Amino acid sequence: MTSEDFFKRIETQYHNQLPFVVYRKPNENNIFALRQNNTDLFFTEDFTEKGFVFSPFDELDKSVLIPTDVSEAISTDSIISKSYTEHVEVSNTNNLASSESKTFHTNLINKGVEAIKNDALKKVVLSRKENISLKEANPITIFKRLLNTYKSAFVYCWYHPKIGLWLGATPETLIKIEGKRFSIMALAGTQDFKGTLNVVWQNKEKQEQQFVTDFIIDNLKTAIESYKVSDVETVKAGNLLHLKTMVSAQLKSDVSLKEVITALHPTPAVCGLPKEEAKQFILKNEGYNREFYTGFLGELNFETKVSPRSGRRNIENRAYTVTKKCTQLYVNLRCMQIINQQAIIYVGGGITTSSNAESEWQETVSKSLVIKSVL
Ligand SMILES: C=C(O[C@H]1C=CC=C(C(=O)O)[C@@H]1O)C(=O)O
Repeated sequence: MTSEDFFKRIETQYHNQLPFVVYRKPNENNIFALRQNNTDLFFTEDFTEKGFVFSPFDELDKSVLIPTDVSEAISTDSIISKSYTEHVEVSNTNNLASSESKTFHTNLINKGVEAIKNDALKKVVLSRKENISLKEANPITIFKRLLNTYKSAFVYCWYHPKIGLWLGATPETLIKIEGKRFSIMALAGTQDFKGTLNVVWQNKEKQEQQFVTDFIIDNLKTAIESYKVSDVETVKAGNLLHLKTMVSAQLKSDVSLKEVITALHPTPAVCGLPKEEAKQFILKNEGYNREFYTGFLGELNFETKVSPRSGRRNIENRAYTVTKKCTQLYVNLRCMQIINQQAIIYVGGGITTSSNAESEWQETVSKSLVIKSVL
């Protein structure tokens, strides 16, 4: 499908107030969309359903599904659009609120550090939201800018008339599962990108990232056959750098996707340690509802044709190509919600015993630029 036709269909869907999701996976060209043919609100019961899942931070809240069987699946392989370079004018009306917001956030961070020093927590991810007034708020135009700016992110625009409209460009994969093989990303630690990947990381960042890797292994130990952990790598995400490791493993045959998701979400990259205590600290102290920020989203139980990984490449062998269930979920970071003429940007950062409130505030300011730069 041409990109003009593709985006026309998305615009029509939005205009008709029907649910849809449009997205592009990291470092890929194809843009996919699901257009639901009614306004019903579907939820996942046990993650055996097929569709695009949109899950909140609080796992006690329900995960929304755009099911494939009531949706039209369309795709295109490029973004040719006249309008994506137009600039939406931003008038930041909350300069006053921003100093209040800084005071609230730095106090919150100090409270987090205190809880860690008192041994109530080991790590906690604390966040805030920021409102920006938009003069023009066409989400499809903003989505095209995100596509154009963040090639290595999972870029999406998700809409349901009964929930709202969310957009984002996240650098973090929660999990990829193909059959019983899976990989999980442990991403944490942040510094500004200043032209090179060759940077020095402080112990604070190394430790907060290590917490995430250790958590993944500890929580999945009983569910996996064996596992491999990659070396720690510095990766670029827009104007930022993060530390990343990949954990890959084979799931035991009797382990369900729901068990894996329950064991993982929310990871210490977005919540903290111990998980339940950190979550309660967040719910009690952040002073707002994260909703879908730091939740996860993506393709659930899609069917993918998989060729054997090794063996002779002959015609006989090709007959063995099998269809496997494939799930690819991303953590909902560097995201925003659009309500009327307002963009609500969500940003946070990992707090450990050595966190400094001023630099943690600055980190959220840098993270907010990922989204602000396309508004
Ligand atoms: C919680 C966020 O980022 C997480 C992912 C990468 C690095 C992070 C950090 O350095 O604190 C956070 O754990 C966010 O961007 O809002």
